[in-house]
Amino acid sequence: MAKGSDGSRLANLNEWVAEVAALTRPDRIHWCDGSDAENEALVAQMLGDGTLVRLNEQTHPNSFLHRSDPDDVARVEHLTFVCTDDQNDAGPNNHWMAPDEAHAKMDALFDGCMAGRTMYVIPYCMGPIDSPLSRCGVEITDSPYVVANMRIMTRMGAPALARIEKEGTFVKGLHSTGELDPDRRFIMHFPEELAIKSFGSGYGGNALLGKKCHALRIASHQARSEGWLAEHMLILGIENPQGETHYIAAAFPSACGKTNLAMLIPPEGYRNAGWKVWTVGDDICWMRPGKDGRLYAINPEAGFFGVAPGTSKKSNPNALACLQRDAIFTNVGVTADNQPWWEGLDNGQQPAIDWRGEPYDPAKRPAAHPNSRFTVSAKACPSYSPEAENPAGVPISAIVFGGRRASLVPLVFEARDWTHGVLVGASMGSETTAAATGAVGVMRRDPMAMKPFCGYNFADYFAHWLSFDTPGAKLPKVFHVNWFRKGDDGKFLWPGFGDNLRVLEWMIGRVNGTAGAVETPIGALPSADDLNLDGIELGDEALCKLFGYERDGWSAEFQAIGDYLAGYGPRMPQALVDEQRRIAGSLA
Ligand SMILES: Nc1nc2c(ncn2[C@@H]2O[C@H](COP(=O)(O)OP(=O)(O)OP(=O)(O)O)[C@@H](O)[C@H]2O)c(=O)[nH]1
Ligand SMILES: O=C([O-])CC(=O)C(=O)O
Ligand SMILES: [Mn+2]
Repeated sequence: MAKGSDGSRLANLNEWVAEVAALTRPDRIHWCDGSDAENEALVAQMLGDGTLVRLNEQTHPNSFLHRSDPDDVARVEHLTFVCTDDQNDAGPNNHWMAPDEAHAKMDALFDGCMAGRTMYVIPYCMGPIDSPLSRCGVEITDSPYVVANMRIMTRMGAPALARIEKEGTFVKGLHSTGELDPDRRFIMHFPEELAIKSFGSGYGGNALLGKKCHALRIASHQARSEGWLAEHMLILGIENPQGETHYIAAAFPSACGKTNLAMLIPPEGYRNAGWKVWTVGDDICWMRPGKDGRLYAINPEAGFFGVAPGTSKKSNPNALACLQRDAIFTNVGVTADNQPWWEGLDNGQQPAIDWRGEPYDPAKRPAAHPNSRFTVSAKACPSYSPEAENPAGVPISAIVFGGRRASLVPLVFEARDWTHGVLVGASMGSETTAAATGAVGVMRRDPMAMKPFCGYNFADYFAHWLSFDTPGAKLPKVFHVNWFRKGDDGKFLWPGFGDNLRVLEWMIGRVNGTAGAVETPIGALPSADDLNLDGIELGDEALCKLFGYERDGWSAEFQAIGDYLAGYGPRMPQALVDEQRRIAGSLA
């Protein structure tokens, strides 16, 4: 039992824990305090039962590999539900179940599921512990792996419990790995009760409930009624040679480049001139208007749960620097001397054992699962911004939307105004990735990169976004980017990674009114001359496709966007419908 200083404010927490224990019948209950001693004991236990494997202590001190169940390697969108009283409140963008039915279904699964196991109670805070923008939760789980990850990803333990005692409210997250049976797996959200029930998976966004379940699905619902935004966005700071820092928030779908952009290292010419990029967050952003009318953002997380494949000294040196020690790797391969290995690591080593623990055979499967991940504290990142701990958050100068689009969509364009910006976000499309189970490479609409994460009807969500355009507001400029445009040979036309700073510099120039652009019906596009392209070679095809605008293709795209928005029926805000019609009309 958690003892509050006067015992009373924690009564609802103690009652809930007792209720859950009566249902799940664990052998033991452990209240997590977040201490090093607690973590060491858990790690020792997991090394003992094979949940963790110790990696090479010389090269990767205090780092571990976890191999998940082969059927439990990604988020499961088809098993993820939003359970609101009225189905229309969850919207066509979510799977829905009536709350009573969902509770009954889940409680039957949880009945006695922790017999023989320890039940861990994890109090956590999403965001700096002293920030008014932060929110607390408690996750109950029977997975020590979840505890170890939540310890890195959130502010977990005693300080969070103290804040919960002060506030009296928290999000209730109940999780059990169950038997890891994909047929008995559900991730249920009850936004009207600030509650989550997740059963049958131990993986990432399904099981670390502070992350997608709380900080996006429940928080987006809460944010709507409280006047803020909970988004699937990275936050970075760009410091120019004059020492001014602008903060940018960017929404890209899962495995589409948030971690990479958040940790960007400027190309050499920029570095020499004094440019620097600061990492505030790599996955989730909570934003609220400040007294001066600007949007202020915090990163609710304390660590990174990043995609391993493709991470190298060349593509993301900051991420690699984070992974030197104290990291948990999930589903990567290992070398003969027990160092972590994944496709694209490019460090001259070779894998010996694949992610399933079998001898590596490239004809059989890749060494690392395409959605293999690392968990590491944000404090380990050389570019981690001191402002990430600022309880007031950082002021946002630009919001960027982007996806994987092999064709049509140019490198970058700027929205005309806020309403157009909301349409740009609402009409985003991207090719699917390995971050969720299902087919990879299929183009789908993924508004604001929130398709899997918005805890309520997208039509209401777009209306909420539009509502920030008030008379006193000083809103960020809105842009759209596409790092993934391909040429006729199927190769990416834009070098990407560090060179993306060239595009960010143009955005800051637009914010300051110094950079040029060409107006088109889809927005303002830079000409190739408006971007600093010194030191990179782009052929004619690249210049044409990255900086051009294809009227016929966009005309067809806007018809498709119109059809998509119409699918939300009369709840769709008229201002957005009008904006779509205006642009479709000017393209006709
Ligand atoms: N071509 C190209 N690929 C990129 C670029 N940036 C990132 N990627 C690729 O995008 C994939 C993963 O991107 P991440 O940055 O880890 O993804 P994320 O958006 O943080 O994803 P989640 O953690 O799943 O939300 C890897 O395959 C990278 O190689 C880029 O600028 N150009
Ligand atoms: O939630 C996860 O498992 C990882 C993640 O960031 C995403 O899929 O967007
Ligand atoms: Mn994500």
